[in-house]
Formats: sequence, C-alpha cells, structure tokens
Amino acid sequence: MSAPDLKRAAAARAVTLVEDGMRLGIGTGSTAAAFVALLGERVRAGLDVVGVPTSEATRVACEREGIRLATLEEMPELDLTIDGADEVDGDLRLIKGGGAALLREKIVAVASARMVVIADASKRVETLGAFPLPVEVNLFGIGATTRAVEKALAEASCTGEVVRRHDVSGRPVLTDGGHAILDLRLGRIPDPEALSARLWAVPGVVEHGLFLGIADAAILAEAAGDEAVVSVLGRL
Ligand SMILES: O=C[C@H](O)[C@H](O)[C@H](O)COP(=O)(O)O
Repeated sequence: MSAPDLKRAAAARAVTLVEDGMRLGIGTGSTAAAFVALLGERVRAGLDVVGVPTSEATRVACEREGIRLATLEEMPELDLTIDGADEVDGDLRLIKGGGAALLREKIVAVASARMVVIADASKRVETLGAFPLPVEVNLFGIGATTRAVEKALAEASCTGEVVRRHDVSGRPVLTDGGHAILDLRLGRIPDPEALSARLWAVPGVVEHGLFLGIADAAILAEAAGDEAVVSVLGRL
C-alpha cells in the first residue's frame, strides 16, 4: 500500500461528507489533490457544489475537474473545508504550510462551519514540531523579522533555527500572496498556544502554520496488509 493509496483512501472518506448544495473550502497539497480528483468525479455525475480554493494550484486543479468556484468575497461563509496537514496531534492541533499555502488555508478554514483534515496516519504525532513550522512573513524587513521570530521562540520555550525556505532550484519561495516563508526547525513545540501568541505579536509575521482549535476532525489512513484502514479523530 503506497502513500498515494493512503491519501486517496482518506480523501475518498472525505468525499462522502460532501452533500448537494454545499459551499466547500478546498485545501492544498497532494492529499487535497486526491480529494479534488474524487470530488470532480462526483461533480461530473451531477453533484452541485461551489468551492473556494486555498491556492492557485488548487484553483487550476478544480477548474480542470469542472468544479464550480467562487471567492470568499462572493461567498464569505462555507459549510465544510477539506484539507491536508503536515502534522496532527491528539487535540486536533495542526502544523500546515508545507506547500506554502497556510495563509489562504487558514482564512478558508476559519470561514467554514467545519474543517476536516485528511492525511495518511504518519502525520499523526504525539507532540507537534518534528515538521518545521512554516511562518509566512512580509518581505519588507525580513532580516529584522527573522531576528524577532528567533526571540519569540526563546520566549515560548522553543529552541531551534529559523531558515528561509528555498525551492529545489535554490530560489526563495514566494507564497501566492507574494510573501516569504520562514521554516522554524524546532524538533518539538512544548506549548503551541504560547508559540502562536508570540509569533502573532511579531510585526512582519503575516500568519503561521499552527492551526489551533480550527479542525473538527481528522480522517487518517494507514496500511493493514494490502488494505487501507481509515480511522477518525474527533467527530465528522
Ligand atoms: O501548504 C500546504 C498545506 O498545508 C498542505 O495541506 C500540507 O502541506 C499537507 O500536504 P500533503 O497532503 O501534500 O502532505
């Protein structure tokens, strides 16, 4: 059972939550892409939904699948968001932003009555932080902002390094909103709420990838022999 098969299994369970007439938030990343493909199949079979994509990549994928789209200006309240995650803990706290879409993802998730995470079970952790925490920052004053983020880490009892994200060709990554990403390599985050508050207090931080109190449930798929077994954390 490959990782793509597990992602597809989690996405397939999530697609069953979608009902006719729903206003959907549609996430970003490889697991969300599996969801978009399955949603496209249902749309072509007659399901009537409208989606708000959380990135330009997801917008393009949805258009290819024939999924009707709107903006949050046109449709500021959503029924359900389905999105992936880089880490999920037992309290449904998340790290997101491995694909640099965290700002739009958080705006869309908070605009939704429900957010459901889809992931392979390797994303389930006891303590958040092994995955580097993405922080989206304004380009203006990025050196000073990086220093201030380092100081915020110490104040939240975290240790580690702050590294600007580059792509595989060595170019600095820019988000869909034209901002930079700092990856906080921490190993563990002992108090995510404290770190969240410290990061928000830094001028220049646009958003961070800690999603706290936002997700309602997580659909996690793991392999059992040749089968994918899906479990649910929280309530669907
Ligand atoms: O910015 C990207 C997102 O937060 C993704 O949802 C996250 O990185 C998980 O992606 P994947 O499903 O590819 O592991």
